[in-house]
Amino acid sequence: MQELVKINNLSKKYRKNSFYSLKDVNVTINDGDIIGLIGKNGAGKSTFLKLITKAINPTTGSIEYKGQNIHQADNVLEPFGIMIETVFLPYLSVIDNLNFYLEIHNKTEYKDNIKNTLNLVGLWAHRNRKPADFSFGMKQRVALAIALVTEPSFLILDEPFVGLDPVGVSNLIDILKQWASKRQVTMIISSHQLEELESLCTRYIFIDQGQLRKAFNKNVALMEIQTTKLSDDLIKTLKQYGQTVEYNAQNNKIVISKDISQKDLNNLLLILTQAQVINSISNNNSQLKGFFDTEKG
Ligand SMILES: Nc1ncnc2c1ncn2[C@@H]1O[C@H](COP(=O)(O)OP(=O)(O)OP(=O)(O)O)[C@@H](O)[C@H]1O
Repeated sequence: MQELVKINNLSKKYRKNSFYSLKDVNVTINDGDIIGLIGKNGAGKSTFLKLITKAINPTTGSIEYKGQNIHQADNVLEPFGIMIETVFLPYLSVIDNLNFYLEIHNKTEYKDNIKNTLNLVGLWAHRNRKPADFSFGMKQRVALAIALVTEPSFLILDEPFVGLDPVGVSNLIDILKQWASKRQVTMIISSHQLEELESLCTRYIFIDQGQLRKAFNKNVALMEIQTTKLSDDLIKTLKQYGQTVEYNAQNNKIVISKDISQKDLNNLLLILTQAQVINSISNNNSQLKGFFDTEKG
């Protein structure tokens, strides 16, 4: 996969703080990645997204988009669709907001997209109303329409599910899935709603106290095995299964990926059964929840 964004030793210390909100982050984002950005409150997620969208400058380090340092180049954000802070004007109608947005960004060639975009986010029927009178979820959808109207190939969404009811959340996921299925698009979505992220994302970036703790691909788990403490020999054996089998020594959990071959799966279960180390076997539905548990422990 082609490298799209390269983040090099990125750090940010806000002027009035004595601490770094982001410290020495190095990560690469590939074309087509749908990234879930996760981390506790205050971890640095919004800071990370604001740096990528040039809303703020790094203290040190750089962000390259297709090889260009975004903070040193002009017009580099052209292919970006951004939903970070409220960008619409509450007392202009929805349709006027979109027209206005396209005009001030010199992107009037996308005016023909307005109808389709508003249909996609379910706001076409409300196009002549003003967002000031909208519910929170409808306001979120106005912001999303603004992010999508220029058909961005790189979409950056900060907590898009916050404040939406379950129907709103599932509609938004459908919209994003539909969007991604129709075009080559890269997304970064920050959220605390792990289940929602898991239904969308192909990769995750976990930030903790301003540091990138882990960047990892979605590992579609087939099952999770709770074991007793494993011997070094058994741990060595597990390593032979490569990425399809992950063992966490902290909580004695083995996660088996869906990619494992039938032969390997049978072998592995036989070995574990003979060693009499299995406590329980379950379906592992949430890679992220398990990951947070591990981090706490
Ligand atoms: N403009 C600012 N000035 C000073 N400090 C800031 C500013 N913005 C964020 N911070 C601080 O930087 C740290 C990271 O904040 P950030 O908003 O990036 O976290 P977050 O992971 O997005 O949190 P949340 O999940 O609560 O939205 C926090 O300690 C926060 O107080």
